[in-house]
Amino acid sequence: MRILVTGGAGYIGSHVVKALGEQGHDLLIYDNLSTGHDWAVLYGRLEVGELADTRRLDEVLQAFRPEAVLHFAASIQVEESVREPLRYYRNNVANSLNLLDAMERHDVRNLIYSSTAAVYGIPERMPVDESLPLNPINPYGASKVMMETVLRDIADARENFRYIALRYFNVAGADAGNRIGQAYADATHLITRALKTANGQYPKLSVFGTDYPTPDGTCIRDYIHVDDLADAHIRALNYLVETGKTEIMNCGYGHGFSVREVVDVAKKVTRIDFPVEETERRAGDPPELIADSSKLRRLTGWLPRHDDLEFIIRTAWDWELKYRSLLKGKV
Ligand SMILES: NC(=O)c1ccc[n+]([C@@H]2O[C@H](COP(=O)([O-])OP(=O)(O)OC[C@H]3O[C@@H](n4cnc5c(N)ncnc54)[C@H](O)[C@@H]3O)[C@@H](O)[C@H]2O)c1
Ligand SMILES: O=c1ccn([C@@H]2O[C@H](COP(=O)(O)OP(=O)(O)O[C@H]3O[C@H](CO)[C@@H](O)[C@H](O)[C@H]3O)[C@@H](O)[C@H]2O)c(=O)[nH]1
Repeated sequence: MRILVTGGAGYIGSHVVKALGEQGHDLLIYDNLSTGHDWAVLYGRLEVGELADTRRLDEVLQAFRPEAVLHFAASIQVEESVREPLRYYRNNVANSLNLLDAMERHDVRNLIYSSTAAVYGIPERMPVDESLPLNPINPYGASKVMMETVLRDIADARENFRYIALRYFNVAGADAGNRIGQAYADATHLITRALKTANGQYPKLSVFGTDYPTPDGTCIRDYIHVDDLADAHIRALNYLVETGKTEIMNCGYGHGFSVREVVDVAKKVTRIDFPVEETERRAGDPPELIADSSKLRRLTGWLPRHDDLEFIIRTAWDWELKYRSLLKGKV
């Protein structure tokens, strides 16, 4: 298939591009490189472009004529979205509308959309299935709910438009071949932040809140390896093209780890007893998020291959060491 991948030079997009490329698809990656990297695009052609640039989008869709779009490009940090809501609504909503407009003009009918567990806010039961109400507690989650609403309405209005929204839980780990991984000079995600602390980039790791209603008082998350998530995209795309059915599916393993448990495994994998301090809660954090992904499994046959926190953190650590050398110009 000819597939346009927005945000394909970023962390998750680059792993999905790798998986699609291995299957021989014809790929065009559209990315402004604001947080992505040209070297992370292992397959296909990279077009450095901005979603706000509607003329450029038109030219690209006209020339490439994609049969499907995978839309990863977004701003992704929960805490930043609380401080800068307008920037989040502009990039995640207004710029996504530009893409959908262009897709309509060029009759592109299939879309895989990157949604998030943040749409659920503080869910009323665990694990979280797709039928639970959407009550985002930060602008990032709200921007994704808005886009899910827009997609639903377009699919209702246009008979030949269909999409799958994948709601990712906490994505972590890196390519087992150690070619790509999460590549930000600064880190906000727990696992990457812990590994950069082990590596000496930060003096200590903060544990945000120890008074949550969880067994050890710290937040619990469902960490999914990025290559398993990439496989979920391949399967979702096949399902979409074969059945023509619009769906929304959670992506996670169905069990979680507390912040303290993640820190313990990070220390074990790195063999470094890095300093940890317990601090106040971080704004916008729900106590627990665990996916019920039985729909994804049932409809697409997806099965996790890397459901092992130690493996996830080991691949992230191998990548972190390589990325540090890359930053220092040693690779
Ligand atoms: N990382 C997670 O744990 C997680 C969890 C749930 C959902 N998601 C979603 O997955 C998607 C990918 O996230 P990621 O972790 O790979 O983030 P990322 O920042 O690594 O990737 C985003 C990519 O989009 C590009 N981009 C951003 N704005 C753009 C614009 N206006 N025009 C063109 N390109 C633009 C960036 O340069 C980058 O390459 C996002 O939609 C995010 O909301 C991520
Ligand atoms: O230095 C740190 C960083 C994080 N945490 C905690 O670790 C947990 C996980 O935090 P983080 O890795 O930042 O991920 P989330 O805030 O859970 O959000 C991620 O996972 C969501 C889906 O669950 C996605 O929507 C978001 O895009 C993605 O950033 C939270 O309880 C944080 O408070 C710390 O204690 N110290």
